[in-house]
Amino acid sequence: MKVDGKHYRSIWLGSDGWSVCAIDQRRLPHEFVVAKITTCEEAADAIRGMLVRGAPLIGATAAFGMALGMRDDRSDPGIDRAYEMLIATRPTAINLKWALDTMSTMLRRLAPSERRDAAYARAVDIAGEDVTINRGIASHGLALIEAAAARKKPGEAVNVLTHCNAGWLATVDWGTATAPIYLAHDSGIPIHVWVDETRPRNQGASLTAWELGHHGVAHTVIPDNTGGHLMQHGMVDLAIVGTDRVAANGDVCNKIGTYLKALAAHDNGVPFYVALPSPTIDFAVAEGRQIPIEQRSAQEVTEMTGRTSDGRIETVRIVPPGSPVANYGFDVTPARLVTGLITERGVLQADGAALAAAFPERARPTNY
Ligand SMILES: CSC[C@H]1O[C@H](OP(=O)(O)O)[C@H](O)[C@@H]1O
Repeated sequence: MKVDGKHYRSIWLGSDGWSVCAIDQRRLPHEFVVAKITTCEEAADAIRGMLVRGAPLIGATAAFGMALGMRDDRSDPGIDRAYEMLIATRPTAINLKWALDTMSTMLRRLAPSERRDAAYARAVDIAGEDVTINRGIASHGLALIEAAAARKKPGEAVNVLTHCNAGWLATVDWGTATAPIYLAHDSGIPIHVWVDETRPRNQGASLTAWELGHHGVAHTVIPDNTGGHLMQHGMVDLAIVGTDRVAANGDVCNKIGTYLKALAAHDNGVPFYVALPSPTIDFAVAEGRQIPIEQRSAQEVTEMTGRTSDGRIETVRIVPPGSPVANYGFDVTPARLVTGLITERGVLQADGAALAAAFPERARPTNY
């Protein structure tokens, strides 16, 4: 999307035709830095260290990581080494395994001499496909925002609550949860977004707010615990969040705190939608409780980084030394709390039969 009037994707092939460029999301919102990724190891580090994050972007980065790996070693063991290096980075977003399986299956069918160029071509396609899919999510999600707008007074903004960052920075472009928001904004529908700051990494405060601000979308950053109050007072027309993995039965795994928002939405009759591209559906997992939940470092909770009044970027400790910390990265929202799944093939009921009917080429009959 736009940054100071210039269009960017979150990741792209360098002008040298082989390195990979990505916006360093660890530096936002204070600094806009483009990182150059030149090896498979660097791609793995970028995913693990959240230079890039967000399920679809993790998948695209892994695809480019495999291509970088093929520059160094096009043998079968070279494919294995790149795969194992990348799959070990983060456990929850299924897009990582989807991209690596897609790449490695294709590469193993080719002669080693063909693998480098084919890997780059497929990685570029995966990135482009993500943009196309998210544009489809935008179109299907737009209808939901239009329906909400029809219930408002003329000129009154539709209030959407979102959690974490499922924006264009979490994908290659458009985002998933934000895709309908951007399309509604660009279509002239008055819209306002409640942005959950999303502790501890503050993807909402640092990334979603940054994105929306640069695209001119009205928004308000709120502490994570505010959403329930807003819903009780009729200040949220619908919630749209992203996801890192949807189980075959429609259970949704997403950033920690999503489940609590879904409970509040259910209790207050607020529609709760989850936007996702089909690679985020894991038909191999029957239900959400089987999805591995990443636990990240205590440091993400004990420290905060920000800009001082005189412009320096500083990190400070906010938890007493010696206090134990638990840092669960995700939680699972049961399908019964999900109003609908916004996919590139339409808005689906959150259940196994609807998912299997929409994506018959991927469904496994035993899992719904
Ligand atoms: C469009 S998927 C975005 C999804 O990924 C985020 O997690 P993380 O920032 O840790 O990669 C969060 O769960 C978002 O909803």
